[in-house]
Amino acid sequence: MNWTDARGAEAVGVSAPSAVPNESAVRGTESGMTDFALSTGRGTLEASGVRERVSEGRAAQAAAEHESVVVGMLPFDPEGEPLLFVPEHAAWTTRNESPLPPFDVARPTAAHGLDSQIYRDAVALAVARIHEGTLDKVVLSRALDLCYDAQTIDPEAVYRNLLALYSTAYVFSVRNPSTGEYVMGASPELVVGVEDGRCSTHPLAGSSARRTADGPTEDAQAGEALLRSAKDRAEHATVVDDIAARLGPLCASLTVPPAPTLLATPQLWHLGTAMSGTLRPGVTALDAARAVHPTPAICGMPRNEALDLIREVEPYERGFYGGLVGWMDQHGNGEWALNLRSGRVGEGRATLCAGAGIVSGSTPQNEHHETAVKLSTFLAALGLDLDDVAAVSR
Ligand SMILES: C=C(O[C@@H]1C=C(C(=O)O)C=C[C@H]1O)C(=O)O
Repeated sequence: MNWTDARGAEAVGVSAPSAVPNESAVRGTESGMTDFALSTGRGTLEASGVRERVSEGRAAQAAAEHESVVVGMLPFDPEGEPLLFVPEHAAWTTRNESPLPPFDVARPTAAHGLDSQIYRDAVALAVARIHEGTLDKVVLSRALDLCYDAQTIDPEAVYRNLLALYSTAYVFSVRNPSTGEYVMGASPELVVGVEDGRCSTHPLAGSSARRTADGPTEDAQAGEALLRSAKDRAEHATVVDDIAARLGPLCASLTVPPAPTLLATPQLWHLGTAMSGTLRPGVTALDAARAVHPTPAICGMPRNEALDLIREVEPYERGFYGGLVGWMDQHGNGEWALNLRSGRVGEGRATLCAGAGIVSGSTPQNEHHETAVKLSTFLAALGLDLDDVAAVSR
């Protein structure tokens, strides 16, 4: 298994959709970065300028009127405000998968949140609530703040490192006009992909750290152990069942494999289930994404109880972390990936978030460790590992 499997097979190698104006140059912002970039199996979609900011309800119509795409992000919170727009310029380019040298990113001068007792306490509380029978699963996350000397962090270098390090992930960079920050990441998880009415989704849930440093046998054994873990299989089934129940009514047919398979990122093993189907006429990629988001892979089960617990115990706003990032064209084709393994990069600061699914068998220490491993995905693009962060932690 490798990370290439993170995408539905039908999404790989599909030529660039013709509905997008195929302009050779994408106008960058002052920093040289485009406002929106997303690399998928189809290539890299780069977009800049805002022709029209759109609501979710108007997205499909706006794409049709402008004969273009709608791009952007949905926040984690289903009641939060999306950032969706028809760009002035948009173009698909071939994804550059050739290895690039790492781009230098300045080192942080301080870090906050690498070790979080608040997180461990929240996990313990969640496990207690699960035992009380209030809910089955909740995904709890935490944030790591890195502080830099003013203006030394270069978002473009971080983005290029993400592309170089994670050549088959959903690598994204979106400028948030309200904050001026770039929301960036390398997500392994496709929430919805639509191509000519064919729909795919590849939820991940159930994780363990890779053991590549210990050798290929140890690493493979760690993956096999995850595949056999009753705790992780149950956690995973919760996600698949919920997505099937929510996506099913939008589909004429939906195939759900009976068991998950392993999916590897450079840092983690995951359980994943690649589901595919045919959408009912008129259902768009954004409709399908909205129907399933936030899935129990990022929220919990039942959804409302999990949302209440997240709002109660997480000491920060997730914002776009745990939300969706993607695009849709006038025909309803599109791809929406989960905003994970990501961070916000702004002047003098980078804030990374990571979460883990808490179920009956979870322990605070293990989930804290799992979130640290997940944080290391984005840290690598900053030229850092967990030890580097520990050295400047306050
Ligand atoms: C919440 C995150 O990851 C999610 C949670 C997973 C899990 O709990 O096993 C696995 C993949 C993602 O769906 C994250 O990376 O921040």
